[in-house]
Amino acid sequence: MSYRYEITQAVVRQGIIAIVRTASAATAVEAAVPLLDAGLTSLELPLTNPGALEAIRQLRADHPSAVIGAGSVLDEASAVAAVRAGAQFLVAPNLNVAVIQAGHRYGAAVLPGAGSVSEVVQALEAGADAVKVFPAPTPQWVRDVLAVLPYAPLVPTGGVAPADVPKWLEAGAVACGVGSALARTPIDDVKALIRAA
Ligand SMILES: O=C[C@H](O)COP(=O)(O)O
Repeated sequence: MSYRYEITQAVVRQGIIAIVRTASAATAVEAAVPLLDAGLTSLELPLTNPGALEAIRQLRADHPSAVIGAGSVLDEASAVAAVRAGAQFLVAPNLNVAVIQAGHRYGAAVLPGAGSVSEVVQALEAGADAVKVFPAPTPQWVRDVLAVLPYAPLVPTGGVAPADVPKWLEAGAVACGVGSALARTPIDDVKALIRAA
C-alpha cells in the first residue's frame, strides 16, 4: 500500500481507528496484537506513548497488512520520525500545516485535529486527508457540519464509546478514533463492534 489515498481508504473502510495508549513499546505491541487478531486493521500509536516509534516499527514488521499510524504528531520533526519508523498515517489533535506537508512529502496520510467548522475548513484547505474532530462532539454536530460541508471526511475522536461507533457512522462520520474505552472492551465485544461498523 503506497499511495496515501489508499491508506486513507483503508483507514476509513472499517470505520474505526483503534488508539493504543500504553506505557512501553512492549505493552503497546501486547495490546495491539489481540486487536489486530480480532480484525481491527487500523491502529494508532500516540507519540506520547513511551517507545511509540519502536512499537510502530515492530508492528509494521510483524503485521504488514495492518495500517499503522502515529498519533499526537504535533510538529514536523515528530512527523518525519514517525514516518521513518513506518507510520502510514499521522494524527494530531490540532492543525499544523508543517505536519501535513511532512507527512505528504513521505507518502503518509495526515489527519489533523479540528474543533469547529472553521478549523475543519482550515484543515481541508491545508490538505488534510481526513479531519480528526477532537474531542468528539455529538453525532448531531457531525450531521450539522456535513449539511454545510458534505464532502468533509470527519473522524470524531476522544470519548467515543465503542458501542456508539455505529451512531457516529450513521451521522456521516467516515470513521471514529476509539482509545481508552476500547482497551476496556472484552475482545468478543470488539469483534461484534467490527461487524457492526
Ligand atoms: O487522541 C485521542 C484520545 O486519546 C482518544 O480518546 P479516548 O481514549 O477517549 O478514546
